Amino acid sequence: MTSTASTTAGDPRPAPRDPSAHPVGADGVLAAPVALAALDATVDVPGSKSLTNRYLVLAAIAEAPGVVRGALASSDTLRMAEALTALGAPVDRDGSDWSVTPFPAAPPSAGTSAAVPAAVHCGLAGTVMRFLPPVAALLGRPVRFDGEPPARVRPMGPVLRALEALGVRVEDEGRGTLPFTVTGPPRLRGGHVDVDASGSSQFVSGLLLAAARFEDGLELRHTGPTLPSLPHIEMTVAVLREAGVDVDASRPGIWRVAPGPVRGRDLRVEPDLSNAAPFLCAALVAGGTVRVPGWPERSTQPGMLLPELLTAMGGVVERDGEVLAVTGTGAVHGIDVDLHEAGELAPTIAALATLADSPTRLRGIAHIRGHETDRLLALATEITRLGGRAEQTSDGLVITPAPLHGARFETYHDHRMATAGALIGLRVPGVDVVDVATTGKTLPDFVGMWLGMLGTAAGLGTGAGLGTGTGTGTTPGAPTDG
Ligand SMILES: O=C(O)C1=C[C@@H](OP(=O)(O)O)[C@@H](O)[C@H](O)C1
Ligand SMILES: C=C(OP(=O)(O)O)C(=O)O
Repeated sequence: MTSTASTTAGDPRPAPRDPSAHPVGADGVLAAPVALAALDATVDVPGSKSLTNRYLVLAAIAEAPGVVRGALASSDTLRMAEALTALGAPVDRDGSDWSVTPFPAAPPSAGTSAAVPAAVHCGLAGTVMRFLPPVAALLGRPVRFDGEPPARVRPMGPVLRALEALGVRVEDEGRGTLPFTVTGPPRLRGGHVDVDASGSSQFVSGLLLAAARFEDGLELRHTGPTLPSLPHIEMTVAVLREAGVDVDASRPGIWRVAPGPVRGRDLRVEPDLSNAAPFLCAALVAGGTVRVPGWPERSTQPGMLLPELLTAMGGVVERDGEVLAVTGTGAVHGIDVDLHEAGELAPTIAALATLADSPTRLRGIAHIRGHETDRLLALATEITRLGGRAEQTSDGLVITPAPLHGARFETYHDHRMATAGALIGLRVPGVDVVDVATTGKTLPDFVGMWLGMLGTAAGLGTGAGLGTGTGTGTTPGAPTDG
């Protein structure tokens, strides 16, 4: 597939492509299919990354073996399962039911063979690098953490300094990033700790998740000027309570976790609503209807904001029992919104905004510069490369309508950049999404699901159908296991 070559020097547009070819070339580039007709699709979205990784942690520190049902199999969750297994809480995967044997009640004493250093590879997963150091601190042995090169610039300092304040030995040479080694004391007392979580809610979630196993529990106070992703902290509180842990969250910015047993017996994961976002947005871009079954009535996932956001941007959102349906006409409106509660949705909403008939302002998301990549910079750069107008602000983006053209869309190891590129490509012929496999971080079958959603409505902007979709408009949605 000649998906990346420019036609003339200085022309950012890719050369014409063979419309009968599979849209992912040997170079890993997705020639984003254009929607040639209105959609009529039902998309089964696999389990939530955030819930899968929280439940795995809770099951690992529980008093008895447990099962996480409906687990997402993606690189972020497989990293978590591998790490827990390496640390002494084996995770046994049987389809989407993952059985967890918890850590032994007593930590291995220094000098035994079990006291040799263990290693955790975090990949690029924020949940692994932020949730596991407090768990490792319970084990009384050195645990070395590292990750992929882009993970080494993601902020970790507040978690590491909080652990030090709790008596844990941390060797990070003061960098506040991966790699580092954490060695817990023989008895981790816990107590009170101050944390500036303006860089990531995961600093709070990680400490709270392990805190019931600290001898005195934990009182954590957030000290920073802003607090992103509060729904994700509420998710942490909710899963702890589901596991029988006593959590007081009655004072803003302060959480108290009582010491006590953790019950992780039978935990069920909801579909990942943030991963549903590009599919639901596709209905606005292409017109037609996209349905997502299993939409929870209540949830702490930030994707619960999607109905409101997509209505404001021109969609019609309806619920029929557990099915959420979004219908679009092809008209997309701009929006002015503070996304600090749902920064995870920003790349998708930004992509949708590039196709809108009025400007969009996304605010309150300075912290997403510390996500998989600097997402404000990445989005502004790639939208501009497509001919769009996107400006970074101190805490977000301003996107102004402009005619777009095809070009190479860089993804920077960021799954949500890849899905953002595919979304724009539904309307803009010739968008080449680089390294589409990066979607494997949370959605390994993204391309199959995307083609399934499009069915015979897909083409490369040439008027010819791709012929690679299922033609039924219904995606299998099953994650690849392994
Ligand atoms: O706790 C979690 O599962 C998450 C919290 C959020 O992190 P930030 O607070 O760093 O945005 C979110 O963006 C991330 O995708 C998942
Ligand atoms: C920010 C994200 O991931 P992580 O859990 O690695 O922070 C994300 O999935 O959008």
